[in-house]
Amino acid sequence: MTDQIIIAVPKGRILKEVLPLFAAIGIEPEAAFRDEDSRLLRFATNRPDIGLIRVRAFDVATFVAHGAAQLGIVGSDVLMEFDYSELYAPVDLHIGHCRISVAEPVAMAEGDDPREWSHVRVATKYPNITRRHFEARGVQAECVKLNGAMEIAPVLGLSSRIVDLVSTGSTLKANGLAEVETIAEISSRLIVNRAAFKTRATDIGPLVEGFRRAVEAKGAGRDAA
Ligand SMILES: Nc1ncnc2c1ncn2[C@@H]1O[C@H](COP(=O)(O)OP(=O)(O)OP(=O)(O)O)[C@@H](O)[C@H]1O
Ligand SMILES: O=P(O)(O)OC[C@H]1O[C@H](OP(=O)(O)OP(=O)(O)O)[C@H](O)[C@@H]1O
Repeated sequence: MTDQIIIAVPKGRILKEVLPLFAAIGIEPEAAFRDEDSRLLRFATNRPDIGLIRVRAFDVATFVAHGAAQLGIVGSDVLMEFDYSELYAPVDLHIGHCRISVAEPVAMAEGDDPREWSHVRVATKYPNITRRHFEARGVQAECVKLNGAMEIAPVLGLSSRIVDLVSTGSTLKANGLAEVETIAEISSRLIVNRAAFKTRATDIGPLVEGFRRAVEAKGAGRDAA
């Protein structure tokens, strides 16, 4: 069906948190969607008018920005990194909570004052966020782009510092690193292609409202507990 509404969802850790939201708005994905080993990329749901695709986190934003998917679920880290003007992010889903931070080896962090830095070399998946963060206070950031496992860069001399996502802090700790600055708090957002939101308002509007209500109901349940 060509006029299906496609929702792009990142594979990996966010997926598990997304399923209860889908259930709350009456979207039931086919069984393979929950199976991390499935090689399928596009999935049917109980609603013939809605299909899902499971892609890499950064690619969710690309599919939706280009209109290949009409809606998506993505971390605010991805939105901050790319700043796509074609994307509208109407709902904070309050899932995927973490922060994006600057970290360095524990020994270096002792007595280090980030306000005194004038130049930094940083390994990161987020060069735009990193440059913007440091430029705002006149620090020149030289970025080495990695796609994962940033935490190994300092000990091997690739860079003295990293900018990465932190949640429990256990990955930093396991690799002898300490957080020295928080750049931003992160959570996942519902994103919509702006053009599709206008041209297919009657299909997309109720879905956006559904997600909004599901998040509010979840928040109310948490408050009551
Ligand atoms: N430790 C974490 N705690 C909570 N949320 C996180 C954490 N790490 C990442 N996230 C959120 O999940 C999204 C996807 O995470 P991540 O990039 O680590 O997944 P991935 O499966 O390794 O992605 P890819 O394979 O596409 O690089 C991030 O954009 C972020 O919003
Ligand atoms: O503070 P923590 O709770 O340890 O979480 C932080 C880790 O989580 C993310 O990686 P992820 O586990 O998604 O794997 P990745 O390296 O493949 O992105 C992030 O890139 C950190 O490495």
